Parts: sequence; C-alpha cells; structure tokens
Amino acid sequence: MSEARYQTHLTISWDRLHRDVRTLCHRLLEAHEEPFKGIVAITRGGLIPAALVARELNIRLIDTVCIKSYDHMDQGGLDVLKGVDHDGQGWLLIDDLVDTGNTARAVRDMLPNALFTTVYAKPEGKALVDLSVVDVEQATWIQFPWDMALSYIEPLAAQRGSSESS
Ligand SMILES: O=P(O)(O)OC[C@H]1O[C@H](OP(=O)(O)OP(=O)(O)O)[C@H](O)[C@@H]1O
Ligand code: HPA
Ligand SMILES: [Mg+2]
Repeated sequence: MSEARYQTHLTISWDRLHRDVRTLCHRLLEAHEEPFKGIVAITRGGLIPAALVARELNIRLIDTVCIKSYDHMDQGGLDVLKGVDHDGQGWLLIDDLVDTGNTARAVRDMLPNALFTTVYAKPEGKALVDLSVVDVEQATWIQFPWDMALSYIEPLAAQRGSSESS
C-alpha cells in the first residue's frame, strides 16, 4: 500500500505533540494507581512519546521492541529486529500511532499483558490499543515534527504575482 490511500495531512508540531502526550499521562495517572514496571517503546516513532511519558510518570526503566513496517508512506512487510523476554505484565507499551493496526497486532502478540498506548489512533487500528488520545481519520497522513523542517515560504503577494505572470 502506498501514498495513494492518504488524501490529507495532519501536521503535528512539537508543542502539539508535547500537549497530546501530557494528556495521555494525565489519563494514565487517573486510571492506574499501581506504578508501571517500565516502558516498552516501539521504535522508532514510540521513542519520543516514551521519553516524555517517562519524565511525567517518573519511570527510569525503558526497553524497546524494534520493528519496521513503512518506508515513508509505503507499507511493507513487518520486520521485527528486536523483541523482549517477558509478556508485558505490569509494563506500559508506547507507540506514536496506530494506523492499519499491523504493527500493533504483532506487538500485542509479543506482549499480550502490557497496557498498550498510542498518542494518535486511526479507526482501523484503534481497537487494538488500550488507550489513545487523538482520533485521526484513516485517509489522513500524520506528519510528525521529527520528519519536518522549518523552511522559507514566499509572501502571499509574491506568490500571486508569479501565478498571474504564468
Ligand atoms: O498501524 P500500522 O499501519 O502498522 O502503522 C503504525 C506504525 O507505523 C509507523 O512505524 P514505521 O514502521 O514507519 O517505523 P518508524 O516508527 O521507525 O517510523 C508508526 O510509528 C507505527 O509504529
Ligand atoms: O500517518 C502516519 N504518519 C506517520 N507514520 C505513519 N506510519 C503509519 N501511518 C503513519
Ligand atoms: Mg513505528
């Protein structure tokens, strides 16, 4: 599957991401009194939310499941590079988003007893996670801040001038 299935973009700034992760942390603290044994971050996208959650929930033990599914917008087969040696009981599992749910399904099988959270969730995968913060439409591509850079843009009047002269 590729780019063609995405019709719109949702651009997430660092500020927005930080706010959405803090909302996730509030919900975790409200629902779970027992401290987590640690965090399992799903690389690479889960690493940044995992660091922010670790700070808010005062968690020092962080492990990873290393898995790759997409090459930019092109979805390929799942490539699991590293797992963990437990079933997730008492652990918090974190990814940036769930889209088709392919990654979530594979990681669920590896850690069936972890509490699985993502910051963003699309409908096809949402039921696979225990907790997510922001619902995003299936046909929307989420642009994360680590995949973007600030760049110069022409003033509107100059853009109009160039379109009128062409
Ligand atoms: O629900 P799915 O359709 O499986 O898509 C979601 C997964 O895809 C992305 O990871 P990706 O494989 O692009 O690797 P990355 O985290 O290293 O960017 C994202 O970080 C999720 O892990
Ligand atoms: O919408 C998305 N944005 C970034 N990475 C992704 N990997 C799967 N879906 C997405
Ligand atoms: Mg990922």
